[in-house]
Amino acid sequence: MVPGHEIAGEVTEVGSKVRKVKVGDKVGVGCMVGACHSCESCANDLENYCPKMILTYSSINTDGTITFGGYSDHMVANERYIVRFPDSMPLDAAAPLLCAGITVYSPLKYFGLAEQGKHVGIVGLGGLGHVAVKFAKAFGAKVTVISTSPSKKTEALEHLGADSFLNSRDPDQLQGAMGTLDGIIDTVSAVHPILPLLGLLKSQGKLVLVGAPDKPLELPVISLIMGRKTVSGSSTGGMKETQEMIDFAAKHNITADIEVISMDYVNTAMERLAKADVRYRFVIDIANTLAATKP
Ligand SMILES: NC(=O)c1ccc[n+]([C@@H]2O[C@H](COP(=O)([O-])OP(=O)(O)OC[C@H]3O[C@@H](n4cnc5c(N)ncnc54)[C@H](O)[C@@H]3O)[C@@H](O)[C@H]2O)c1
Ligand SMILES: [Zn+2]
Repeated sequence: MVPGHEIAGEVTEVGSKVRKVKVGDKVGVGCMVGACHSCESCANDLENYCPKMILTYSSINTDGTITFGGYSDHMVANERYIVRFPDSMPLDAAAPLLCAGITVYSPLKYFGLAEQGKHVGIVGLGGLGHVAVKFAKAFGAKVTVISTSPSKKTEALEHLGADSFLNSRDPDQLQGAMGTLDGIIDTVSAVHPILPLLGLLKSQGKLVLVGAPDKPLELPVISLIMGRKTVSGSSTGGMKETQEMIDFAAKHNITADIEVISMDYVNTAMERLAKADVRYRFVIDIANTLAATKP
C-alpha cells in the first residue's frame, strides 16, 4: 500500500448528477472518501467520527475494493468528499491543509480557542504545528509555541508570527508561564509528559491531543482536578468544516510551508523525514513526474 491522503488536483470528468464541481475545477481530497450517511455523526456533518467511515487509503470501499490513496495520476471520489479550492489557492501548498490543516482547525474551533484574545499553546512545530500557529493567529489568538528544540524559536516568532516561545525542557521558562493558557493543541507524535503542559493551563483550560503517540501517555489526575482541566483528543474534521477551513485559509492567505519533490526523490525524502529534515511537508508532484517520464 502506497498511502497519501492530502491530495490536490483538477477535475477531469464528472458524473451526470454531480453539481458540486465541474471539469477544470481545482479540488482536494483529504483523509476519508466515504461514511454511512445515516448515523448521528454523519447527520451532524461529522463523517470523521462515523463508525463506518472509509479512509482514503487501506480501507474497504462500498464496492468492496480497497482504497488506494492519492499517489496516482487520477482518482475517483464521491462529490461529498471533495473540497473545492478557491482560485487563489495553490494546489501544492494547500494540499497538506486537507489533513494537517483540518486536524488543528477543528479543535481550535470546537474548544472555543478560535477567538480574539484567547491564549493558545501549540506543542510540536512540525507539519500540524506550523499550520496550527497560522490558524490560531488568523483567529486573533495570542500564540505560544512550546517545543523541545530551542533552535525553532526564531522560526516560530519571526517566520510563523507566534507571540512567544517556551522551551519545554527549561523548568524556569515553564514556571514563568504557569496558568497562562486557555488551551493547548498538542501535535507531538511521540510519548511525552503532559504534566508540564497541564501546568501551563488556566483553570478550565483544555489540552487537546492531536498527535498520536503509539503508546499510552501518563495522566496526572491531581493536576486535572486542581483547576477542572480537560484532556481531549480530536480527529481531522467533517467535510463541511473542511470546506470552511479551506475557504478561511484562502481568505487569510494560509498555506503549508512545503518542499515540492518528484516521485523519484521519495526514498531520500523518507530518510530526511526520519531526521526531521523538512520544513514542513514534502509534497510529491505526481503529474509532472509522470509527464516527464512519458516516452
Ligand atoms: N488527530 C488526527 O486526526 C491526526 C491527523 C494527522 C496527523 N496526526 C498525528 O499528529 C502527529 C504529528 O503529525 P505531523 O504531520 O505534524 O508530524 P511531524 O513529524 O511533522 O511533527 C511532529 C512534531 O513533534 C515533534 N516531536 C517528535 N517527537 C517528540 C518528542 N519526543 N518530544 C517533543 N516533540 C517531539 C517533532 O519535532 C515535530 O515538531 C503524528 O503523530 C500524526 O500521526 C493526527
Ligand atoms: Zn455515519
